[in-house]
Amino acid sequence: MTDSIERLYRAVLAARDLDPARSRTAKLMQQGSGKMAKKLAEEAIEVAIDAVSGDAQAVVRESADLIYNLAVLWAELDIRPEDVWREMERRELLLGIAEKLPKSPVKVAKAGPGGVQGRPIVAADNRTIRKRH
Ligand SMILES: N=c1c2ncn([C@@H]3O[C@H](COP(=O)(O)OP(=O)(O)OP(=O)(O)O)[C@@H](O)[C@H]3O)c2ncn1[C@@H]1O[C@H](COP(=O)(O)O)[C@@H](O)[C@H]1O
Repeated sequence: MTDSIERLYRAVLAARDLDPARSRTAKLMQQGSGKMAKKLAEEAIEVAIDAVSGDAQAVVRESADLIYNLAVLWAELDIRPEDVWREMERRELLLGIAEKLPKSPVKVAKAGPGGVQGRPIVAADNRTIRKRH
């Protein structure tokens, strides 16, 4: 999947300097980031509407449009696909660690050595990780 997105991204970069009369990408990019963001949002809404309608084939088609418009916006902002992959890997690692952390505070022995009361151990990082749905 990352290969096809990277190919698409390179095609977008190559198209942005073409004649806007011949290339829709060049035309879209000449219209500025506001227009690109609008196209991206429209495609996202179309994906959502088709999903609610249960039209899986339409979701596939609109997803391809959505990814194209995302690639256009990345190109405009000089974001490379690798930047996004790196962030995804960072989260994968972080959430992988989160899965190994206890879900609730771990109770230690009520009385430690010398009769000192133990306190629950709470994984500090656990608090900063939000669950995604
Ligand atoms: N992969 C895509 C691609 N996917 C989706 N789209 C755009 O998504 C829109 C989907 O078609 P619709 O008929 O739904 O469009 P629309 O929203 O009604 O029409 P517009 O508002 O865009 O005119 C098209 O207008 C395209 O602008 C794409 N446009 C270009 N590419 C690739 O981008 C590269 C550059 O292509 P050019 O833009 O033709 O130079 C090439 O590799 C193309 O294959």
